[in-house]
Amino acid sequence: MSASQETQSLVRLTEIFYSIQGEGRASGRPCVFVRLSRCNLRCTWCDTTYSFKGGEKFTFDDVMAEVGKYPTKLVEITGGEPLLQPTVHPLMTAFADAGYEVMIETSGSLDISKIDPRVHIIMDLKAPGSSEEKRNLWANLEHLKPTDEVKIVILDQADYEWARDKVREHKLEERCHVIFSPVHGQMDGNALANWILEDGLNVRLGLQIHKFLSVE
Ligand SMILES: C[S@@+](CC[C@H](N)C(=O)[O-])C[C@H]1O[C@@H](n2cnc3c(N)ncnc32)[C@H](O)[C@@H]1O
Ligand SMILES: Nc1nc2[nH]cc(C(=O)O)c2c(=O)[nH]1
Ligand code: SF4
Ligand SMILES: [Mg+2]
Repeated sequence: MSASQETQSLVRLTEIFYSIQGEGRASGRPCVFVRLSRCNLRCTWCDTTYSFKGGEKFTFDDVMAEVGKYPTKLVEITGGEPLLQPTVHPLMTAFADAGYEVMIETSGSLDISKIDPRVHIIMDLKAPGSSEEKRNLWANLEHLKPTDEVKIVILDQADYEWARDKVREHKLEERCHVIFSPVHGQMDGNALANWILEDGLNVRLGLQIHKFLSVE
């Protein structure tokens, strides 16, 4: 595909917004979010169900022009499930080529091996409380870089014990950063903190800080 054709490639988006990064190691940093539409999962606790339908198709030129309006070179591709759209790969490469620090939030249910190596991956592992545990693509673990992140959203103590056992079984903290994130409003962050301390897990407690602020 020629470069000019590529910039005419289309991607279906729900929204582009500028906010404080609320999740992962970049938490607290100004970031532009590019939220792609549609998802192949239906996590019980999903806070972005509005992305499952609708959305509009935009060219890469349009997307990059909109993102370029904001005073940051940190961009996160999220969704819905961004890896559902094959054009997300050249889009992420275009951002990296343009000097952006690129992050992707993905569910862990689709192959991450084709992602541009410059992109910082935040990959979920879905615990039983999500009802999507069976969709975890465990082969993805081989493709995580030390600077990438695995995030496990914790609904209850059963999810915590599942996550603890997976960390130990796959030595996840030796592969990349590991974040345990409580389901906002349903899992008490203090209880999760105490379980992590009691078990001495080398993981990071991640709160969705944007939900404690009045930002999107
Ligand atoms: C909306 S999803 C979009 C990207 C991708 N589909 C995924 O699941 O990673 C982005 C992240 O939001 C987090 N999330 C969604 N709903 C949440 C909730 N109710 N509580 C805590 N984290 C949540 C999950 O960690 C998820 O990885
Ligand atoms: N502020 C803010 N930070 C985020 N980090 C990941 C998000 C997501 O929905 O993927 C998100 C989000 O929706 N808002
Ligand atoms: S995979 Fe992500 S977008 Fe899809 S339902 Fe789960 S949390 Fe929501
Ligand atoms: Mg969100």
